[in-house]
Amino acid sequence: MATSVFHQPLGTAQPHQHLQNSGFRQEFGHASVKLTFKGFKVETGLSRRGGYSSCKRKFGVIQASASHTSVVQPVSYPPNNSTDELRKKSSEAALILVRHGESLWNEKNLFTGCVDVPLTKKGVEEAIEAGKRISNIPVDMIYTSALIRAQMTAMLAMTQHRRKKVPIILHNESEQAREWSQIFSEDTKKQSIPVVTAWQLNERMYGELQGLNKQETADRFGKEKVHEWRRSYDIPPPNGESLEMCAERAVAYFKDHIEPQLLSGKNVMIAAHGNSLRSIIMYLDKLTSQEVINLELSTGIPMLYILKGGKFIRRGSPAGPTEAGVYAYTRSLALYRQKLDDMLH
Ligand SMILES: O=C(O)[C@@H](CO)OP(=O)(O)O
Repeated sequence: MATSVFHQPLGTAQPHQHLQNSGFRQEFGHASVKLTFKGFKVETGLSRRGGYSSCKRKFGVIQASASHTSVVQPVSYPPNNSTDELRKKSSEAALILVRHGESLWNEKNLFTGCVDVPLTKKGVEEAIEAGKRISNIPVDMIYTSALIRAQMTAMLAMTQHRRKKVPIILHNESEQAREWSQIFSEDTKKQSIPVVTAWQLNERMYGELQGLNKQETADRFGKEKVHEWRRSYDIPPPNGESLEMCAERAVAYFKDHIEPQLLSGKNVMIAAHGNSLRSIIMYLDKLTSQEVINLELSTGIPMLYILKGGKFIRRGSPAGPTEAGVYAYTRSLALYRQKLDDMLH
């Protein structure tokens, strides 16, 4: 049975079909290779100030309808199953979070928020480097914000992936967009990774600070005021979103759209922003509002989580494509890499 999340021809769609298929099984069929796992090593992609390390922390369900011609065929919660039941049944899945590479406004030290600014050359290189780091980790679905810097990062990262599937942006903004972007080959769909863009994953809206220089704003309003705007949990910048407000929409999107995919066994990459990702990490790591304000994410460093037994386990950042460490953690990741090696050699 096809397990693609891409559009199924009209009348053949089965919205919940891939609940039974893990991303790994989907990719390679049932594998039973036995591997020995050694210790692991990860680069500190994030740390908690006074917590994990002294490093500064540098990281409604799209409705599927059998009669609908949507390009995406996502997993949604089965009507009679609670999240808890799904969690119990869930297989293992990888979740990669990556903040976009350096943007032209990061470089100029300007408040960016929801202004749609592209990457710098350095940002492009960071995205490619991020891709090398995750090049052996399975990716079945990609979520990005609606902003180009996150989308560039996701696409550039995927140019490095060893599996060489093609990331394809889904266009669900209108019926025509859906119709006109359909793919009519099952084989081609299988060699593709759907990319869902969502404004809910956007950077927090910085209100009247957008476009202002961060240093000049601090000089004008005082360092403390600007720090409060930038790093408090519930104090919004003038006419903008606080981290709490950003978290409300980003985490709701994660729970409604992304978590069901992970619970169904799909491996997911999210390319987004400093503050939308801080919000999601707050949820995944169960950070308090005090803890999250000290969380800083660097540009272009991928962070890996494993969803296993219904729980998110933070793995840090894959230190590089040849690091044994990351793959030692779970059997499926090790098997996936082994299969890639077999396929490519
Ligand atoms: O300007 C922004 O949009 C963000 C991210 O670059 O800045 P801050 O570090 O204040 O969250």
